[in-house]
Amino acid sequence: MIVLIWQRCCRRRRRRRRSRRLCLSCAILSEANRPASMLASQKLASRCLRCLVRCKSTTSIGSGSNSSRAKASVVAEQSLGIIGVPFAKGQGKQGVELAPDLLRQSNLRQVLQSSHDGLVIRDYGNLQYAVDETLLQQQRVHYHHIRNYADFMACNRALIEQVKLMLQQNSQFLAIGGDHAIGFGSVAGHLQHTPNLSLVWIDAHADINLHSTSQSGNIHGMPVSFLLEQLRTTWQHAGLNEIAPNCLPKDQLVYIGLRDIDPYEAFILNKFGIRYYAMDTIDRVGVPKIIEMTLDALNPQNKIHVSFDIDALDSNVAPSTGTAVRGGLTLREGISIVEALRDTKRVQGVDLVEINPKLGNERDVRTTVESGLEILKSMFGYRRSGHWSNIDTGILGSD
Ligand SMILES: NC(=[NH2+])NCCC[C@H](N)C(=O)O
Repeated sequence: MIVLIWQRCCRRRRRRRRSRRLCLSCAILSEANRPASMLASQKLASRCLRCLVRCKSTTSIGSGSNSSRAKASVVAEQSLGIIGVPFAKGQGKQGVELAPDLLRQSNLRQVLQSSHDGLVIRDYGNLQYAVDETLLQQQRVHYHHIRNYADFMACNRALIEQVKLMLQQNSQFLAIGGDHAIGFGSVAGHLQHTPNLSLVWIDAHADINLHSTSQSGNIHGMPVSFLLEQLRTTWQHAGLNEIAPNCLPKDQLVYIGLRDIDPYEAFILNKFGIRYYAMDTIDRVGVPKIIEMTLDALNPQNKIHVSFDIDALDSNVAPSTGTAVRGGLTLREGISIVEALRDTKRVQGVDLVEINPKLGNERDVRTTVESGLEILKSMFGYRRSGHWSNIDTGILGSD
């Protein structure tokens, strides 16, 4: 008995000692306030017991290197960059720009961290952008009939660069909208970093309108049309080849949850044979089959981008959103879908968009935010079936 206690004690002490050694990401991200000299002398472990990740690169940050150089050279295996994109000009309702900060205040970071204790999280704050004269000119001459084209382009141009940066520094990224217009920049930036990409667009809407087909003039109903090669010519004055040279192949796009498709969108989807699982198909075959068909359609070598519009969920679990449509996915169905995608271990980029805290009452807002957090939690590691890591497995004694 005494020997057993002594052994357990030693094990704990050893663990505590080791946990003081940090991987480069933890040293930089969690101890950001330390003076650079201390950072440089930080003893680095090849396996960090704080975040339980093995660094792909354990480049030394000694020899007087500054921390920003060290930062750029490291990608922890399970690290997540988060960017808030408070863009609301893709549609007409104020409030969707408040979602990134509201999710942060609702403990986004803690929720993600507690669902996956190996995850190293870095929050890059909220995206800023500036509109320039060229974009205003494009808007005046070619796209005056759709709303806020110049802002849309300026924001997405900045987002493309931000996504590329986050993927240089992290293994995954999360973009929090804002409205779904940001789906263009998020996926386009992802495609520039990882040209072999598959996209799963989970939404009540197809968001594949062209400027010539949109009935609302709202650009949050158009982002997908900027991404597909076959539709590029319809945006010939937008300079897409310069800002977003890589396109998404139409067979690597799958929609889930659609139930409000405009006539021209239905025409486009069918003309190009784009796979979409609308709610009627989901009702008919069930979520497990939808997941199976989705995974079968995606190239298994590709990384995956999941663009999740909160309005994919039924309005009883996500009431605070600008274009709610009844009869959507239950929260359980939404969770099952993102769990299955996560289990591929290929998800590299995620968007969560269209939460609008100015719509509905306090309870509606809370319900919507909580649903969003549940989706993200499962997306980034939480298992309903339970799991263990970073615990004292000697607790039951050795046999
Ligand atoms: N991401 C969204 N909530 N999109 C809604 C789009 C609605 C409609 N199809 C439109 O183009 O205006």
